Amino acid sequence: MKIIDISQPLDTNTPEWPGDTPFEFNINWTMEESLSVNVGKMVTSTHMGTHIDAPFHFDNEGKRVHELDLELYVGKARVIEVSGHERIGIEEIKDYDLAGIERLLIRTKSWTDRRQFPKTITYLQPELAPFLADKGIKLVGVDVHSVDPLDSKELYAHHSLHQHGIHILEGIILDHVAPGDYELIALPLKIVGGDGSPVRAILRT
Ligand SMILES: Nc1ccccc1C(=O)C[C@H](N)C(=O)O
Ligand SMILES: [Zn+2]
Ligand SMILES: [Zn+2]
Repeated sequence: MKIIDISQPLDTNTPEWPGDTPFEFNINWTMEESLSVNVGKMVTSTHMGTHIDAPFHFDNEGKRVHELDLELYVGKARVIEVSGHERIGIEEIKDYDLAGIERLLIRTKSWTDRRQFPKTITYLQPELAPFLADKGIKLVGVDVHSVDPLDSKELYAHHSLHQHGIHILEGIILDHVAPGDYELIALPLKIVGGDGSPVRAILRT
């Protein structure tokens, strides 16, 4: 069994969503000061790096992080590559075998310079949600900051996925992962009332 880390490192270079809180970490209480331990402090947006969206992120009535079903984030997942497209709809995905899987991770390869927030990304079309739900998919993960276009205010894909019972994992790194089947573990922190949470996402072979 091998563990493949598919998480972004969190440091001051991790690009935040434009206008959102940047990631900060420092040793706030040093060994010299406390005389026993180093104690860090971090400040972050909940949508930093590799993270999950709780439905409350885009729907005031939606579930918050502490209410999410953890089964979503642990279990068999299929990695597919769907690259070179401006957006992914049914046309782009219909030829993949998606039968019997609950978690689908899509490698779009559309975010290449990891030091910068991208200008554009490959996004999902809302029509994908009923199509994927029909196959039994409950979680979709993408290697970009959003399932919608970066300038979208309507967030059609977020809403459509939510309406079809599909949860969202964003900002995974799949460059080094061969398409295929794995076990995914990407658990959110138990942030009470949270709208999202960073996760340590891994795949096991
Ligand atoms: N942090 C933000 C600040 C302002 C506006 C959007 C975001 C987002 O995070 C949207 C993105 N689709 C996300 O879920 O991560
Ligand atoms: Zn998010
Ligand atoms: Zn999102």
